[in-house]
Amino acid sequence: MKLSFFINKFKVRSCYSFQRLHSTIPVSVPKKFLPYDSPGNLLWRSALSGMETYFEKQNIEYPTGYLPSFLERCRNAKTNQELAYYDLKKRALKSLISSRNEITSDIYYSDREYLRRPLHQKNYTSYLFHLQQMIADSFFAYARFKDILENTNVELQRQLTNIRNPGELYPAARSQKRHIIMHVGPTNSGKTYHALQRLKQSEKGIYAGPLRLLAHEVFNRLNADGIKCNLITGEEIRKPYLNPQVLSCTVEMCRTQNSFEVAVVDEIQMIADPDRGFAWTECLLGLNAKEIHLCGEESAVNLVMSIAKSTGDDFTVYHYNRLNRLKLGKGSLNGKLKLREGDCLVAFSRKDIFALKKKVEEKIGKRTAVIYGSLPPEVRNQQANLFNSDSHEEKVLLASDAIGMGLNLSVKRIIFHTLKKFSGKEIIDIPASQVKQIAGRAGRHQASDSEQSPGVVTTLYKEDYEALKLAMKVPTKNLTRASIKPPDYVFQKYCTLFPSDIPVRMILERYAKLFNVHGPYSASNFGVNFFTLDLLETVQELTVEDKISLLGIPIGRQLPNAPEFVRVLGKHIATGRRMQIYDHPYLPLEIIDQGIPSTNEELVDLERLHKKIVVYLWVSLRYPNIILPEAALVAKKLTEEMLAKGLVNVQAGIEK
Ligand SMILES: Nc1ncnc2c1ncn2[C@@H]1O[C@H](COP(=O)(O)OP(=O)(O)OP(=O)(O)O)[C@@H](O)[C@H]1O
Repeated sequence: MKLSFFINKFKVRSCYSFQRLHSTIPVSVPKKFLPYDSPGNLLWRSALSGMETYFEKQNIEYPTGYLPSFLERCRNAKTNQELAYYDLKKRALKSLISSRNEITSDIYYSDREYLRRPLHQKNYTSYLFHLQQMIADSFFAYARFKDILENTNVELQRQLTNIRNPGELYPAARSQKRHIIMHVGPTNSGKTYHALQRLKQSEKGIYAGPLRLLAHEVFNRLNADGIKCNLITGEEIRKPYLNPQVLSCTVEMCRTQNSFEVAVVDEIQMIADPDRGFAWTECLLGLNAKEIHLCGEESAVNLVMSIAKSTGDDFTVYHYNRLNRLKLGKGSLNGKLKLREGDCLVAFSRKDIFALKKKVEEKIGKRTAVIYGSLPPEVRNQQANLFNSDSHEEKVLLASDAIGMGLNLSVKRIIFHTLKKFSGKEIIDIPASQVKQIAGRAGRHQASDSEQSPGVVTTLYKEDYEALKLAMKVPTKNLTRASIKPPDYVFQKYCTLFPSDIPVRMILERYAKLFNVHGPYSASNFGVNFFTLDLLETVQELTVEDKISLLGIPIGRQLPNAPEFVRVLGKHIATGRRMQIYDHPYLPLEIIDQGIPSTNEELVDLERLHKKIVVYLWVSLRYPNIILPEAALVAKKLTEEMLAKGLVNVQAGIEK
């Protein structure tokens, strides 16, 4: 049976059949279900099961596999940020609000707070009817889209998703024989130092680092050394020079279109990372430079060598040893916080860092420096300078795994507060590779330090010491596959095969399913932020190209009002209506007026504001004539200054 015939048939009968369905639904909401099973969710589940029952009873030949997976997606949508649930439900609510049916406030209220009134049967069933109708409509759209995706231009789909030789995607880089030079070894072995020395001698060079922090650091260091250097990260461009000698950037912003004499790509072992690795692969395959210096772990040598062979490039590898030895402390600190100069206590949550900071400062009677992920690079650098300099009292550092890469810190001893962290879903053991990377920060080589004293690593508590010992002995596994995704222009071409009303997410899922690449590669997660992609799908006027260019927008669902924040940006892009940052309703700039934070809560609010400003600038970099950057750059600088001062306040324990 053709899907279109099925849809018409179902539609005609659905009004009649739904009357039968709702009689099987409970009409009062047993209190025991609250709060997590609030009436709104209960109704939703009833509507879904009612749909399932209907389709089963009618023995409808719907395209096999569509309905169960569709209902599963709906059923699993548990929060208002899972659009399949929230969007459907809001549309159902909107259709009811027009009938001013009092159930609307009940349900809306119950999902937001907790219902204090039982639902009335007549409201319950009419809402249920609407909800089932909505689910059915969405199912049909979903099934139609799947049908189109699977039966349109199948041959052309295969061509666009089958990458026989990824090297051919970068003809400019293939136009010359490049020289791939690897600098490999453990942390603190001088790899980056030597690569940068070569970069400084080049006429035209590029440095690509894994973090904004590293790109900033190289930008500042080269300019301080009199090398004209510009900066490009996902959020900002600093172009003090018209013809810079070097461009410092984050890996994702690496320019494969331009030609260079020398390129340096740091932390090359990230090439296997399922989320971000595609950016390193793009650099390795696509950088149009005579010399490409890759710094990182030994584990990447075989993989890079095989790729260099496939692209016909020369290959050289330099092995380095640690400049300062690293040794395991004789035992743990047995829980005692009597820390000394040069100690870095590593914790894996912001809450633990601040709790430990307070205890350590009480114990040693001095302020400590702090470095953690949600601090902007500028503030992390400022804290690192406090810790590194002799003229400040902050001689002990409290840090998260954010110190694993990049920052030059004169750490003598790394002390792990714990070897477990919350992954966002559950408590996991810190991977051995990350333990070793963080441990490797101890004993940072200082040219001025004649003794080159060894670095020490240990744990705060006895029960973690054995786990540390084991982690330090785990051999590093050789990488076998580089993470890869097609260049945006290939995916954009693929999207043009289909009608524009098909959600980009469905096209992306289809592409990823068909994607096939030959050689030592694995399909990446495409660096897609599905959370924001779902949000952008609801911005009607956004084109497919817009959605693709916004795929990697660096925002997570944990930021307050994240969905609304993204949607406002999407709407301005779609309509071309220009905005400055102060026009954005979900960006509380008034926090800046509240002055320097003096409590942890105020600091968190300012960090979140800074994060939103960074996301705003990330979008502005891509739509500079619509999402205007001027006011945002001022707000970013102000926020960073206030964060740096706020940290001192909070460090000094000045609470309001
Ligand atoms: N030959 C050298 N002369 C002076 N300083 C050096 C030399 N080699 C390394 N250093 C310094 O030692 C420290 C570590 O060097 P570098 O960052 O290059 O090591 P790495 O192996 O890249 O470390 P990581 O893996 O942590 O990035 C840096 O502060 C660097 O400036």
